Amino acid sequence: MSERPPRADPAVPPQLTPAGGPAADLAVEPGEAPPLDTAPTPPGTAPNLLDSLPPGPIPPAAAFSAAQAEPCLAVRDLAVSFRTRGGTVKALEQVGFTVGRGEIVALVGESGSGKSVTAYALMGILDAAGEVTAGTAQFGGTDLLHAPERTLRGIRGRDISMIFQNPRTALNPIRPVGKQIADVLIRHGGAGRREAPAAAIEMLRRVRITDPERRARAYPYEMSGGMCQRVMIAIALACRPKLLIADEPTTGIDVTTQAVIMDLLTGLARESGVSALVITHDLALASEYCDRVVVMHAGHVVEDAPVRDLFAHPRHPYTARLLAATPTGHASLADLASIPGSLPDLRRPDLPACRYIGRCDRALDSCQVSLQRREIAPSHLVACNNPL
Ligand SMILES: Nc1ncnc2c1ncn2[C@@H]1O[C@H](COP(=O)(O)OP(=O)(O)OP(=O)(O)O)[C@@H](O)[C@H]1O
Repeated sequence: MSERPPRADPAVPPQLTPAGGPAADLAVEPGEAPPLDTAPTPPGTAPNLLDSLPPGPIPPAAAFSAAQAEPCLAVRDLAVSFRTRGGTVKALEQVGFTVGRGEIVALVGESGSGKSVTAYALMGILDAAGEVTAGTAQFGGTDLLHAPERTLRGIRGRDISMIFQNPRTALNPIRPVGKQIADVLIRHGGAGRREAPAAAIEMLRRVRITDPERRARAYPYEMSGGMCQRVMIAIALACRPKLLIADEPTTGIDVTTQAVIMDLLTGLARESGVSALVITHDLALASEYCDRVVVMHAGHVVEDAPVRDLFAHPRHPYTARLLAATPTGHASLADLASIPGSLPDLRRPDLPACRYIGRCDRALDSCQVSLQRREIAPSHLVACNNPL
């Protein structure tokens, strides 16, 4: 569903139609070294997933507890339903997690697990058919799920920025990229019309676009997907938001550029103390760039733990299978053929308490009627009646 363009909102960077047009790619010019793009790992040399974790001891749980004591975002018991002709889709149920200040959290799960719906609910840009039926999302004293649209409009783009997959469709195809960054600086950053163009060029420089003065005058169709995503990062970080939500930021971008985009995104976020929620299919990416991972399955959060704990000691059977199905640093959740069964039909009125029950070889009778959510180790949460 992430392909579905989010609802247009003047306060969110413009969501317009695909640029189309000639793919005259000026991003890398003849004779110009591809900026920052790293070489792909040769086949067969991909490291084990645990090897891709940063070296050093498992971060002390206390550090995460401290981050969560006064989090940037605290989501509790979020439930979202969609009305469809075939019935009500219970897309999310009892979803909860926090993003600590300065923390980078990955939201991972298979297609349809509810990652994008979670992000759209937080941003208040759900489809008209979607409805938040329960929950709270505390962000700096505001409950995002119950705030009036006017308040949300002030928060979006200024305090919370979002980066979507397919940057070409997220940028305005008929406006030079420098002006698009300047627009955001003027609208949300308090910049004056005179200084905004220079500030926009500076942002292009920060996302390491070469010759930023000239690139500022380029249209999205004149840039590669990777360049457009850098522009989106520049737009998203232009006003120094408190929280950045990135929905599959590297989808559709060639493998060599993906690492560059993630380096930039997380590097700039850390540099500026911006908290980030990174939605991804890619466990390797989560392990490499994030502090904590929240695993979703069929609209439930099944596990939530610091990266090293999760990868070293997965406690939910689904997480364990995901890790087993992702043996190398460069495989992703797209390679999930080995996980038996499929996601349950979320329209069923008699959904079991645990939505993983049909795929689980550790299921108990009790999983039909109740689901235990608990902190199984410090800062390590699991929703399972029979954890590993
Ligand atoms: N407009 C809609 N109408 C009905 N159901 C919807 C709608 N949007 C999302 N859903 C349902 O909500 C559930 C969660 O979808 P969501 O797109 O959040 O998953 P996802 O984890 O982001 O998947 P992907 O990785 O493919 O983007 C799915 O079962 C999906 O079918």
